[in-house]
Amino acid sequence: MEKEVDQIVQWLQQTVKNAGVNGLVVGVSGGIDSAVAAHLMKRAFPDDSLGVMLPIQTKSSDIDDAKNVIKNVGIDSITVDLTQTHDDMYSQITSKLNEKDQFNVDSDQLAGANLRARLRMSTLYALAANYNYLVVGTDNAAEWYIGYFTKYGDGGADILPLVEYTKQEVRDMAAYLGVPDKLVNKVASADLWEGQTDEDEIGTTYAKIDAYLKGEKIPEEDKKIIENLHKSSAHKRDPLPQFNRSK
Ligand SMILES: Nc1ncnc2c1ncn2[C@@H]1O[C@H](COP(=O)(O)OP(=O)(O)OC[C@H]2O[C@@H]([n+]3cccc(C(=O)O)c3)[C@H](O)[C@@H]2O)[C@@H](O)[C@H]1O
Ligand SMILES: Nc1ncnc2c1ncn2[C@@H]1O[C@H](COP(=O)(O)OP(=O)(O)OP(=O)(O)O)[C@@H](O)[C@H]1O
Ligand SMILES: [Mg+2]
Repeated sequence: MEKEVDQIVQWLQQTVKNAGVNGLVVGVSGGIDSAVAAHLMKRAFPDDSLGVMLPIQTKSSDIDDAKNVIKNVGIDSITVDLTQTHDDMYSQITSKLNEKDQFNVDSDQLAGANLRARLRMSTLYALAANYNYLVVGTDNAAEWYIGYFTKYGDGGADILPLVEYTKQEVRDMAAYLGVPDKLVNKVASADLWEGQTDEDEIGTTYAKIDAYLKGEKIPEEDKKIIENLHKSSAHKRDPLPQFNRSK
C-alpha cells in the first residue's frame, strides 16, 4: 500500500507541475472517497491543498464527519453552504416549468439531485480559479464503470486519482492513511436526497461490482445490472459526439 500511495502522490505532483498550477482542491463530504483524496493531496501538496465543505440540506452527522476529515488530514478548508442557492435555483426552475404545465414529477428527484452535484462542481471551479489549483474528482473504479456520478457534476473534474481503485481498495487505502474505522466502514451515500444510499439506488453492491471488475464470477442478475449501467452511461466517459463536416 505504501508504494501505491507514493505513486499516486508523485503522480499528483507531476500532474500539477505539468499543468503549471499551484495545487489541488477537492469537495469533502464526510464520505470515504473524498477522505482518501484529501489525504493524498495533503501528502503531495502540504501547503497547497484545499478541502471544501459544500452542504446542501446536509445532515449534521455528515457535516461533523467532513469536519473531522479536514481536521485529521490537517488540510486548509473553506465551507460554502449552498442550501439557499440550491433552493432558489430549484424553485425558479420548477416554477417556470409549472407555469408551462410541463413539470415532470417523475424525473424530479434525479434532476434536483444532479443540480446539487453541479452546484458543488461550480463552486469548486470558482475556488480552483482563485487559487490556480486543479479540481480533484473522487470517482473510484466501480462508480466510473457504471457511471454512478453526475455528468459535469461530481464527474466534472480535472484529475481522477482513484479511478483505477475498486471501492474496497479505496477503503483499504483509507485505513492505511489513518482514516478512522467509522468512516472506513460508513455506508456510501451521494448525499443527494434524504436517506439515499449508493447500493439501494444502484441495485447491486460495491462488493459485487468490485468482484466483476476483477473478473470474478458474480450472480447473473447482478452482472446484468452492471453491464446495463455501463452501457447506458458510456456517454459520460466518451468524448462528446461532434458533428463532423467532412463526412
Ligand atoms: N446517449 C447520450 N449521449 C449524450 N448525452 C446523454 C446521453 N444520454 C443521456 N445524456 C445526457 O446525460 C444526462 C444524464 O446524466 P446525469 O445528468 O449524470 O444523470 P443520471 O445518470 O441520470 O443520474 C446520475 C446518477 O449518479 C448518481 N450520483 C450522482 C452524483 C454523485 C454520486 C455519488 O456517488 O456521490 C452519485 C445519482 O444518484 C444518479 O444515480 C441526460 O440528462 C442527458 O443530458
Ligand atoms: N456535502 C459535500 N461537500 C463537499 N463535497 C461533496 C459533498 N457531497 C459530495 N461531495 C463531493 O462529491 C463527491 C462524490 O460523492 P461520493 O458520495 O461518491 O463520495 P464520498 O462521499 O467521498 O464517498 P462515499 O461514496 O463513500 O459516500 C465527493 O467525494 C465530494 O468530493
Ligand atoms: Mg458520499
